[in-house]
Amino acid sequence: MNAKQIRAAIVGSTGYGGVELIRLLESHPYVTVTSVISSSSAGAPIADGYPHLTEIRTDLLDDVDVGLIRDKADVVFLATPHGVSMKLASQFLEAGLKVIDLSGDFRLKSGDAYKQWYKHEPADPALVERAVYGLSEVYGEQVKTTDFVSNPGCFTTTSLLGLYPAVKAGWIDPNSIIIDAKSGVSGAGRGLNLSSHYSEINENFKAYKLNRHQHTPEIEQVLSEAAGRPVVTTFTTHLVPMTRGIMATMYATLTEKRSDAEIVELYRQFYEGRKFVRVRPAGHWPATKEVYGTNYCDIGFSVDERTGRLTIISVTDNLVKGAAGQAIQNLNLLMGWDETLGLQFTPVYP
Ligand SMILES: NC(=O)C1=CN([C@@H]2O[C@H](COP(=O)(O)OP(=O)(O)OC[C@H]3O[C@@H](n4cnc5c(N)ncnc54)[C@H](OP(=O)(O)O)[C@@H]3O)[C@@H](O)[C@H]2O)C=CC1
Ligand SMILES: CC(=O)N[C@@H](CCC(=O)OP(=O)(O)O)C(=O)O
Repeated sequence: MNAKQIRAAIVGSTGYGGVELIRLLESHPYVTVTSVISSSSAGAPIADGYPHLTEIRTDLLDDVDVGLIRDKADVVFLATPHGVSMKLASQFLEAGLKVIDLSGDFRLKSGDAYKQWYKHEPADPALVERAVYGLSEVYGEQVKTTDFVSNPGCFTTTSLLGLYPAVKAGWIDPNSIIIDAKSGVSGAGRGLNLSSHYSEINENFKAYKLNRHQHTPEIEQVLSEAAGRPVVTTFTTHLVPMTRGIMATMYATLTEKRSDAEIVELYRQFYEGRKFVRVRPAGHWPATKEVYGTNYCDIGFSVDERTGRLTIISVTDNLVKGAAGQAIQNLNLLMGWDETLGLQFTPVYP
């Protein structure tokens, strides 16, 4: 066993985020998944619910038993719904494990904002304060120093990576930003509900949660930090009849006249050395299939000289850079490893 080898447990391993963690960690050189956990199917083989894992994972699902998991793992991923993660994180931290939470429970620093947008009592403020917000390309240095990461939302990651450099540089008016985002249906998780039912989504395209999406305050929190003043945005989400992928099409007013080439250069400099953000050349706009199954976020631009507005197109795979992939990238950072370990895939195409 390599000295760097660590053991990982996944709570919520029967969900889409959890099963994506399993897929990605299978090829991580330093991580072994030693416990896959379920609150509803403990004792059953995980391959019963996910036959694609036949002969890849023959182990049985463990119960959510902190004492057991403490003995089996060094790090725990919480791929659990909001409201659940806040109850589990403190127990695992107290047991001495590193915790990476994929839910929204620790992302918002304001408890009032959490209550307003999630319609749920917020987590313990001391724990919220302790959690480092894991937008890897922006807060990677803080992630390196923590044992508790709050992984960003999928729409949030896609939108912020596309907006952050221009807001930070003061090249766009942050209060003029409009984000028009579209997600594949796996973004809603594996649970059954009417809006992700095949007949409701196939050959259909619909907007949802207008002006009340829970990622709005998360986006505004980071953009306010980048701008150095309070920022509000218009953020609209849509469901697209595809399985994976998010595209955020974003519009903002330029504070000064800029060319496509200048914008590309600003972003290339900001993301220099960060392999998972691919800044496209002027006139080239990314599509979701070009990042499918990978941890890439691809970004393209168009300056409209007529209106003085900048259009930014940002795409990710919601289950990878939007969830499990970024969670592993954050594990790599907090362990002091190369952030790309276990995540170097070529997109599945076509
Ligand atoms: N899907 C996506 O693209 C993204 C999801 N996220 C976030 O990641 C988290 C997981 O999402 P996703 O995998 O899509 O959701 P799923 O609904 O697919 O899976 C969630 C899993 O949580 C487990 N769970 C539910 N209640 C409990 C409980 N009380 N204790 C322990 N486990 C519980 C369930 O497994 P079991 O019944 O077996 O315990 C379930 O399989 C959520 O917080 C989500 O918001 C974040 C970014 C993107
Ligand atoms: C398609 C779809 O339904 N997507 C989810 C986002 C999933 C996610 O990242 O949500 P959390 O902030 O709860 O982690 C939504 O719009 O609510």
